[in-house]
Amino acid sequence: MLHAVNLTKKYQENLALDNLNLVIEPGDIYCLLGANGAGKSTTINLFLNFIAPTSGKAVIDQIEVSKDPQAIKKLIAYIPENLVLYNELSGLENLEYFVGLAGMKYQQDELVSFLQEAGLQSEAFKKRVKTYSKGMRQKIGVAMAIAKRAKVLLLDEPTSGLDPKASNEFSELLLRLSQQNVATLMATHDLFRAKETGTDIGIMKSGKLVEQLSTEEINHSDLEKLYLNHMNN
Ligand SMILES: Nc1ncnc2c1ncn2[C@@H]1O[C@H](COP(=O)(O)OP(=O)(O)OP(=O)(O)O)[C@@H](O)[C@H]1O
Repeated sequence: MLHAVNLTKKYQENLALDNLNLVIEPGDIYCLLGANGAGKSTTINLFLNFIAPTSGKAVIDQIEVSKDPQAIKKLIAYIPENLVLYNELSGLENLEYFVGLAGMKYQQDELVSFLQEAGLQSEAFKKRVKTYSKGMRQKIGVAMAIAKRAKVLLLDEPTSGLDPKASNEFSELLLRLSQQNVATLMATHDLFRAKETGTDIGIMKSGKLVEQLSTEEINHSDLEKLYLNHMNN
């Protein structure tokens, strides 16, 4: 579903992403780990077509991202670290607005069912988003992905700053979407969640993917050792 083919991004002399090759299948939850500046956001931003590759290509559902960004937009949902929502509108109104922007129209009861599916408590649906916790805001992002029937979820540190319960709830939502065959690519610093929730892990260093493994192959402690080993060498 997601392919990076010799994907490279250079800023002047800085190789932010160096010849990345990656395959993410429907249902996979691929977690990108790596220190600050390793190239995780660059990878996500290339799949989002926020930036153009210097060479190579990002491909989603067999469409090269930079060649047909409009088609790609329909396939993907993006949840950044801090989702931009209208604070004066309710969660339900935000969902209606953004889903409308994406060219879809739903009845109120359908929008409500998306919020329910995303795990937002019903008392919050009509409250202004400015009263929401970060975890609740992220659930609006998940509801948008559900409403869009996105095939691909791109996440850039979506759980940073979430408390463990909210983070756990978010992981459960990702697992549910994975069961519906959504392919997820997530940049994260959370080794624990990556191991718990991810199907695959990629460790990045200085723009290079230096390690790829299935989460089934490794336990928490060995993953931490492997990660630190890469960071220290
Ligand atoms: N717009 C830009 N202009 C110049 N250099 C950039 C730009 N965006 C990113 N970089 C550089 O590209 C490299 C990779 O950055 P990137 O943001 O992808 O790292 P990251 O792994 O997401 O880090 P973090 O964990 O801090 O989010 C870094 O050296 C960064 O300074």
